[in-house]
Parts: sequence; C-alpha cells; structure tokens
Amino acid sequence: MSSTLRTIPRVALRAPATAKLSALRPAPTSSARVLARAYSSQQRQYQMPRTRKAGTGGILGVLAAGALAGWYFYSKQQDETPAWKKVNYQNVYKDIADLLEDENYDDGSYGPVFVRLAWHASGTYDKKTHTGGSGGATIRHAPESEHGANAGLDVARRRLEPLKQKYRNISYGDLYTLAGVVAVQELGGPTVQWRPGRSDLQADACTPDGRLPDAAQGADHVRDIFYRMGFDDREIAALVGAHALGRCHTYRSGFDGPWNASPTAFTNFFYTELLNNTWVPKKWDGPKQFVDKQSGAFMMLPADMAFKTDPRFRTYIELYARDQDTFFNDFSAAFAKLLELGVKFPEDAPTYRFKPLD
Ligand code: HEM
Repeated sequence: MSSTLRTIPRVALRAPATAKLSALRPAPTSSARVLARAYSSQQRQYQMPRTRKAGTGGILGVLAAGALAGWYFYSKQQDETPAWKKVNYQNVYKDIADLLEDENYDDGSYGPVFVRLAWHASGTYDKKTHTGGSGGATIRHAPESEHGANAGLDVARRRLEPLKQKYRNISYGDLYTLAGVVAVQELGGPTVQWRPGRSDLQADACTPDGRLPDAAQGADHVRDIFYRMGFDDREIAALVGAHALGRCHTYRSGFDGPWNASPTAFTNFFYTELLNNTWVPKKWDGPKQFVDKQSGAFMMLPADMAFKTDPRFRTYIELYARDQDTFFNDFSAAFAKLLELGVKFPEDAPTYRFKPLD
C-alpha cells in the first residue's frame, strides 16, 4: 500500500478535488457559463460551510483558551488570598441574626447563649503566658468543650454549624465571636467593634480547666479571673451586665432561673435589679443562689452578689444602674476587648462596626 502511494506524483496527491472537477468543465458557451456559475455557486455552497466552520471553531478555541487562562490566574490569585479575606462578613452577620429567634428554645432566642459562647471562647486568655482566648476556637474541642463551665455551649455551636458549612472560609473563632456581637446588637445592645482573621487551632491548644469564673465564689475570685485576662474593675463590672440576658439552667450549671423579666433584651436591668431588690437565699436542694424576695422569680449567683457587696465594684454598679448610655459604651469597649484577647490579627484585618438590622 505504501509503495502504491509512493508511485503517485506528489502534485496529484496535493491537487484539490476542485482541480479535477474543473478539468471536466464544459466549454464556456453562454449556457455553459450559466452552468459554470451554477456549478461554482454549488461549489461555494459546498465550501462555505467548511470555511465558516473553521472560523467559528478558531474563535471559540481562542475564547476557550482565554477563559481557561483567566480562570487559571483567578484561581491562583484566590489561592493566595487568605481564607478570612474571602468571607463577606456582612452576609454572615445577617445569617447569624436569622438564627437568633426560635420560639421552641428557652425564652425564644439563641442570643443569650451566643453571647455566652463568645465570652467563654475568649475568657480563657492568660496575659502572662499569652495562651487561650478566642483565636484558636479551642472551645470546640474536648477536653475544653467538656469543662464544667462550658456545659450547654454545644447547643450554640450546633446552631452555628450550618454557617461554617456555608462560609467554609470563616474560622470558628471568627464565627463564634461574631455571633456574640450579632446577639448583643440584635437584642438591643450597643454596637460592638469586631475584626476577622482568627486562625483555628487543634485540640492540643486547649486551655486547662479553671480559667473561667466559678459562680459560687466572691469578689476576690472574680478579680483573680478577670485580672488574669487584663481587665480592671470598671471593665469587669461592665461585662457582667450581660447577665441581663438569658437564664441559668439546672441541667447545665446547676443554677436556676433568669436575672430579670426580659431575658432576651439587652438592658441595664442586671444593675437595677441587683440594687433595687432584696435578695434572699433560694430554699432548695440545689447550689446556693439568691432569689428576689418579692416574687422569687428572678435570681442572682453568689458571684453576682459580690458586685453589690464589694465597695469598688458597687460604684460602677450604681453608675450603670442610673446611666444606661455609659453602661452601653463601657460594655461595648470591654466586650470588643474580650473578643480580641490574645488574637494575632493579620495587619490588614479591617475593623467592622455592623449596623443592626431593622
Ligand atoms: C463573674 C463572672 C461570671 C460568672 C460567675 C458567670 C456565671 C454564669 C452562669 C453560672 C451562668 C448560667 C449558665 C447556664 O446554666 O446555662 C451564666 C449565664 C450567662 N452568662 Fe455568665 N458569668 C460571668 C460573667 C459573664 C460575662 C462576662 C458574660 C458576657 C460578657 C456573661 C454572659 C452570660 C450570659 C449571656 C448567660 C446566659 C446564657 C443562657 O441563657 O444560656 N457572663 N453565667
């Protein structure tokens, strides 16, 4: 077969099919010219699609190559962008806000338990060793997740988990702290500055048990715990005002009941209730706690009572009870500081102050 091919002249091999056909063309009489035109137009009709096909294919090829190159450079650039920069935090804020309400949970809101999650994720910080804090989100790992003080916070983490799946570039540390900010703001509290850029750590970075306050103790213990984090008396007194929110659960901490009648509204009621009520020990077989003498419906922890009895704390309790704006300002600053304890933020991490939703 190959030898047969070799015997055929190269010109014949290269000659287009049209060349052979033109050799068969009749003499150019006028009718023949018509025929020839018809023939050549037939040829054009036959050839044109081939030409057009090749052109479209070429353009498509160039476009595809361009798109491919564009995609390559885009994805390369995306890969080099740190994960925290790929998240739209305003959208996360909105999605967290949408998770707050649930008429079947507690008093109808996950807000209080989100605030507690943000606080317990952050309140493990030790300024001497620079360990703990919200940076690594170690609160989600055992043994830290199992520390007595963290009982019940799995509920908050589970509620937030779908958002971690939705925004896979957000760190748990950013998600948990932002949830605290959203809850404070959406329940009517002050706006709170917040920065992203925390990087999650593994279980080996868990902090030892005992870094969070023990509710059964008094002012000295409370100071030891909060001074270790780097707070002063005024900041401590402002932070504990978060006990306007939520309630104690016997099946979590052993204590029982809300601090006031509006546990899903961020107010200065912790201070007004603490000062204006007479608090008596609750008669029950649970841990020592106090209830208001009048109705017995509201409670105070022994550690809460220390803010009334300790003279230095009491100054601030009185200030915040009569001046909600000052409380809001001080709480906002102290809470923002709490959420950032020990976190090494990227230099270009922006500071957000989200607008509360309507
Ligand atoms: C003196 C220091 C503190 C002590 C001893 C303390 C103790 C407690 C205890 C025992 C509970 C009940 C937990 C349960 O049974 O579910 C609780 C709830 C709560 N704590 Fe504190 N806490 C302190 C400071 C703080 C701070 C600084 C914040 C926030 C800035 C905070 C926010 C909350 C919130 C919002 C709840 C309600 C949680 C819910 O409703 O699920 N606490 N706290």
